[in-house]
Order: sequence, then C-alpha cells, then structure tokens
Amino acid sequence: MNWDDESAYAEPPAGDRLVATAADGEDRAVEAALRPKDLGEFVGQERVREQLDLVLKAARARGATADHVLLSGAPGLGKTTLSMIIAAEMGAPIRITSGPAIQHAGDLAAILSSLTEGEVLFLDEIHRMSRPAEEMLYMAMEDFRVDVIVGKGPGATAIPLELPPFTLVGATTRAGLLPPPLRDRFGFTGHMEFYAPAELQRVVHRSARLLDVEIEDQGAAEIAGRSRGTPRIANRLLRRVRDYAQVKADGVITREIAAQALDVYEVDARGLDRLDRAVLTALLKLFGGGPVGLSTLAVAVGEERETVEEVAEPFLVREGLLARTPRGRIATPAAWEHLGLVNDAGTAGRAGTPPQQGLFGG
Ligand SMILES: Nc1ncnc2c1ncn2[C@@H]1O[C@H](COP(=O)(O)OP(=O)(O)OP(=O)(O)O)[C@@H](O)[C@H]1O
Repeated sequence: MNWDDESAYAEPPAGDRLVATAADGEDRAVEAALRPKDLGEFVGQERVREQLDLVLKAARARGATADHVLLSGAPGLGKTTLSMIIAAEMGAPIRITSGPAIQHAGDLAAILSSLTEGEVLFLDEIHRMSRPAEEMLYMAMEDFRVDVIVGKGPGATAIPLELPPFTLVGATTRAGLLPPPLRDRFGFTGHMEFYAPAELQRVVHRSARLLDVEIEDQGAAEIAGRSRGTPRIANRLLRRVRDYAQVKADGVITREIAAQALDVYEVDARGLDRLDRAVLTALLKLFGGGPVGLSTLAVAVGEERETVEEVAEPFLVREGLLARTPRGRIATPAAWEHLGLVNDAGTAGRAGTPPQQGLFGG
C-alpha cells in the first residue's frame, strides 16, 4: 500500500451509494452508538493498536500528556473512533474539528487557547487546513505556544500566548500531502490498513449485538465479504440487511438472507456495486478489455469522467480488476473471471479474449 498515493482514497461524498466510504447522515446518527470505547474493543489494526497502547501507557506512567498522533488511511477505517479512544484511555476530554473548518489562523488560535491541560484535539482532514493556520500549528505542537497577531500592516504586533500541554490527533487520507515540517512534529504515526474479512466479521457481530439484531456466523461473513475492507460500509450494509430480514423473513440474518438482501441492493459478492460493474462490463464487452481512454469509457457508461475516475476506479484498481496504463484502462484476468466472461470466446466482438497483451504495456 502506497500511503503517499493520494488518488487511492480520493472519493467524493457518499451520495446514494451503499458502498461509499464517506459518512452520510444516517451513518453519523448511528456511528456514535457503534463506536468501540477502548482499545480492547477496537477490532483489527493490530500493529497500530499495539504501538498506540505503548505510547499511551508510557505517557500515563510518566504522568505526562501523550505525544501528538497522526492517523492516516482511507475514510471509514476508524480514525475518529481511535482518536476518541486515545482521549478515553488518557482520561482526557476531546475537542473535534477539521482542516476545512479552520480557514484562518485566528480560528485555530481560538480553539487552541481554550484547550485545557491534557485535552485531545482531533483535527480531521488535517491536510486541508490553510497555510497560515498550519504554520501556527507548528509552534503550538512544538512549544505549546502561539503568536497572536494584533493589528495590521506595519503596526501589527505578535503577542505570545502560552498554551497548556495538549495532544493533537491529526487524521488524513493523504499522508503524502502533509508538508514534512508538519509530519515531523507528530511523535507517532499510525497507518490504518483495510480490514481483513475475518476482522470485518467481528465488527458486524459486534454491531449486530449493539443493534439487537440476531445474526448467524455465515450471515456476518457474507456482509463482511462485501464491505470493501471498511467497517463503516460493513455497518451500513448490516443495517440494510437488517431491514430486509425484518420485512422478508423472521428478522434473523442468515447467509441466504444477507446474500439476497445485498443482491437487491446491487452489492455483489466482492463488494462491487452497479457503477463498478457497469464500468467493468463496458471495458470488457465494448472494448475487449482495453486499453481504452478514460473519457471513452465514461461516455460508454453514461457517467462523468471524474465519477469513473474518482468513484469507481480506486476500488477496482485496489481489487486488481482494472489497471491504469499510459495507453488507457485495461481489465485484468480477474475482471473477466469476476463477470463470468472468461470462457465467452465464441461470442461477438472480442468479449472472450482475456487481455493478456499489453497488461503492463504502454
Ligand atoms: N476497528 C473497529 N472496530 C469496530 N468498529 C469500527 C472500527 N473502526 C471503525 N469502526 C466503526 O466504523 C464507523 C466509522 O469509523 P470512523 O468514523 O472512526 O472512521 P474514520 O476513519 O474516522 O472515517 P472518516 O475519515 O470518514 O471520518 C464507526 O461506526 C465505527 O464504530
């Protein structure tokens, strides 16, 4: 996983996609109830959990405020949840804000100057902060001090303001976009990975328990397998499957019920939705697996170029179903297999030809 590849996680707001990684209104309403409250309850991310546990235990033993923490990774993997756990483990209050909400250095100064000793400041999307605010943050992180500028022009003066020690938890989907001086000021950086199906299965079981939904192991596995490695998606799919189980069955989520429900919602066994499959189908059936230009592919599926590039492609690339080459987009052998077109050589056009040539060419 290349954490500096910012395009890997660029995804616009959820819209009506069930498999979107961004949170929608309904997610926000239930997420608070589903958030693990301590490191023991937090599923997966073994490495980050273990490292963070050491950082927090050591700080507690010293009676000190924990070092600043940077969490990087795709949306919905648990960065906000982890920041709340850090505060809880330190017995400290937490203040939550985000980069886009801090456009002026004054906005940041107001927040920083109102922090109490040991408080955790969670700054989501830290890469989207304005430059002047970012520069103020450098000094605040290092020296627990800010210079507040009073007045304008030649008469402006900087008034130093001491801050109580605090822990900044920065979250970013794009670690590569952070300027090195900012990155270097974090004492600990945790890279959040996509979750394995078995881990997501545990997330689903846990959420089902909290939502008072009866679910069988195989039902949880079915939902986990379609959740694109992301707990937020797993929780969202669980809620839709619960609806289906209530209306069409006796409320219990079995493997069959989960599969039927997610088929209704057009989320397939590998987690692809209608748009993902439309892109792949066009690539295979209309263009023989490529290479084909992005604009042509977008026209073929009746979508904007940006939608195909930013919404569908990142997951298809991650899944090894599609590759971006200098000559255009190509389908991998796994794409043919997934859509059941591998043995389709007898049909019209080149639909049955696996795109062996030029797979890495161009
Ligand atoms: N490790 C985990 N174990 C159990 N539930 C989790 C875990 N990680 C995330 N979740 C659940 O997934 C949902 C999304 O998590 P969270 O809001 O922390 O993600 P995020 O990375 O901060 O997303 P974003 O970057 O979009 O804000 C929450 O409901 C949370 O409870």
